[in-house]
Amino acid sequence: MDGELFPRAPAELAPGAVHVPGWLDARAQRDLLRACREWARPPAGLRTVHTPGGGTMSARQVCLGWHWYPYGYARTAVDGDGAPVKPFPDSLGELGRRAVADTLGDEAARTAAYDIALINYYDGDARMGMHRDSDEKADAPVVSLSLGDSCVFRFGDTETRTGPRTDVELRSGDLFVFGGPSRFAYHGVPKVLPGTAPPGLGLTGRLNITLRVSGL
Ligand SMILES: O=C(O)CCC(=O)C(=O)O
Ligand SMILES: [Fe+2]
Repeated sequence: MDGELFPRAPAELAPGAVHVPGWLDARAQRDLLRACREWARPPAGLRTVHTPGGGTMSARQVCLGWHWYPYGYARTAVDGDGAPVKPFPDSLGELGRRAVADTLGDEAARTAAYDIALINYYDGDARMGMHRDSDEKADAPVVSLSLGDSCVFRFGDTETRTGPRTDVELRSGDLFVFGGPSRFAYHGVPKVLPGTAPPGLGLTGRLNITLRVSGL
C-alpha cells in the first residue's frame, strides 16, 4: 500500500514460496476487480461449491480456462449451471509469467503456460481449510493475487495438514507465488479481516485469484 509507515518487504517463506506485498498498484487492482465482476456473471459464473463429503465451501468461486470441482477439472461447470467455462485470457497468462519472473526468475517463468484461473470470493466469515492444490497435472508455480479485505494466509509444509506453518497477512494487491519445492505445500485462509480493503477500491470482502498450469 502506498504511504505505509513501515513498508512491507518481499519475503521468502520457504524455498519457492515468495510473498510480494503491494505487487499490484491501485490501478491494476481496480482493473482486475472490474474483470472479476464480469467473470462472476452467469453463465458459468460465481457459484457455491459443495464437497463430496456433504460440506459447503464458504468461499464462492468462479473459474476460467478449466472448471475446478472437488476434485478435478472439467470444460463445463459440471457442479454449477453446466455451461462452458469462460476462456482463460492472455492478459492473465502474461500477468502470471511476470509474477513468476519477479519472484522465482526468468527461467521458471519461461515454461509456465498458465491456462487456469480460480477466483474465490470471501465474505467476512468465509475461510478456506488447509489443503494442497493437487488436481493439476503440472508442477508450474501457483500465482496468487489478492484484492479487497486482508486475510491471514497460512502456509505449511508439503507433508501434513497439521505440520509446521507460517501465517502471513495478505492485503489487497499482494502477490504470493508457490513453486518448486513448495508447489504442493499445504495452505489455507483461517481468517478474513473485514473492513480492511482499500477505501478507493470499492470491494466489500476479499477476492483471491490463483493462476495455475493444468497440464491437461
Ligand atoms: O484465498 C487464498 O488466498 C488461497 C486460495 C486457495 O488456496 C485456492 O484457491 O486453492
Ligand atoms: Fe489452494
